[in-house]
Amino acid sequence: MNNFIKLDPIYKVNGTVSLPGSKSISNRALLLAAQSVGTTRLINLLDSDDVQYMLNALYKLGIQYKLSSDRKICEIDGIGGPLQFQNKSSLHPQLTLFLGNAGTVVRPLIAALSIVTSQNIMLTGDVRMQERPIHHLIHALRQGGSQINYLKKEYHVPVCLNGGYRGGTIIIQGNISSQFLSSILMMIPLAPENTCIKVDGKLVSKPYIDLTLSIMKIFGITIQHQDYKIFYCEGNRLYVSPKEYIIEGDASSASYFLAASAIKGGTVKVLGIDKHSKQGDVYFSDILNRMGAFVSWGDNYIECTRGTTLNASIDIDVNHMPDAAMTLAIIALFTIEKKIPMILRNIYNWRVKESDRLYAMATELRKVGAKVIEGYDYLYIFAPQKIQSAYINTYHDHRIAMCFSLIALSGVSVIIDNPQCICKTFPDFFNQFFKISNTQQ
Ligand SMILES: O=C(O)C1=C[C@@H](OP(=O)(O)O)[C@@H](O)[C@H](O)C1
Ligand SMILES: C=C(OP(=O)(O)O)C(=O)O
Repeated sequence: MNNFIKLDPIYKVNGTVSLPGSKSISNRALLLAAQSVGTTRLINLLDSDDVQYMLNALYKLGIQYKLSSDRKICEIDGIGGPLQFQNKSSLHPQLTLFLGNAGTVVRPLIAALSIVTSQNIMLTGDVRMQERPIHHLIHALRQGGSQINYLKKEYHVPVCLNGGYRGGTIIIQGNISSQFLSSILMMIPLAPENTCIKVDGKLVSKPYIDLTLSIMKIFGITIQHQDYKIFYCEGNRLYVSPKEYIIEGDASSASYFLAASAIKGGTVKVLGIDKHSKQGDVYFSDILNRMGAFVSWGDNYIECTRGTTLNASIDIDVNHMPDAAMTLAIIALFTIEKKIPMILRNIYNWRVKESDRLYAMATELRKVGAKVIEGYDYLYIFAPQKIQSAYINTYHDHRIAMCFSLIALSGVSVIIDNPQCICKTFPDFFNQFFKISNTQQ
């Protein structure tokens, strides 16, 4: 059976999209609510694979929650302390947590389950997750006393967790994934002793650290830091439920719709994020503005309309928005300036996400006619005179499927392989995309 979706040429876009809840916020909020004192009602929870992995894991760890029939409201009873699993035998892992390819579940749960001893939990993921890095996280946790063993391949999941984290001064590398630091930050208030984290080297994807700190604050814990280099937190504290918490729309998911209007004309409004959003990817719309699109903000929405021209030949460091930056790579194809490339810099960590995104994006962009130079941590993208129809391989990567759907705005059709991969973060993506698309000439 064929497993692809064909998108016909789209001649106009127009309309309003209600964004699904943010993946990054949903998984952080679930984890903190589960460990809080009190019950939390989470509103606008994302219903997608990555969040389901967190929910399944919490269930297996004995956390009680109720989901509404549309799965967007979750009432979760906190246990008022660190997650734990009561083990009967220390000989074999008693609990196995399979967490797919969800970075925002695997990394935070490794840290969260590193406090309480004698647990013997095996934590693992799918084939790709078994290739994605975790060693900086494990190395830092071990400095604080965690007992963690690699079960298959050094530096990767599966791992066996036996608790043991106490606190102290720990050093963590920041240059591969901010999720390592976020995971430790969320865990340390519940550790028995105080922790001082020193970040070694450059810290990537910084806005996600701000996101972590702001959600921790909503659950009652404030952490001080010195310019993201040193973080200090007292141990033996408690998260306190805010009772109710409304999860913002997903700013990375918004990028596909805002880009569609910047490319094609018509006006698209995304509901669920605005200027006050906590997610770094909201600044994607500032870049659209810089390229010539008209962007306006209001209470709980961003709206975008194409300007007279779209000049996407920009040279930009996008380390602070690794996910939305993939959408920029597609916008590059639609620039009026064909001789000057779009240059996306400082994106080495694209290589260690759902796919090797530097390789995958370069390969698929070439299929539609672009000339692409793939560097170690950058891409040069020269727009083709005319975009070509192509069969796009998606490498099990939801963002490749979603951003290459925008090719249909060029007046040619596009075929997207394995379209179900969007379920990682946005199962309703194609329906929402068709809703704003007009295929009548
Ligand atoms: O903390 C988070 O919620 C995320 C951080 C980013 O990863 P890196 O920090 O690995 O770049 C981002 O790409 C991912 O989708 C979500
Ligand atoms: C990098 C991503 O996911 P993960 O949370 O698995 O790292 C992503 O959603 O683009």
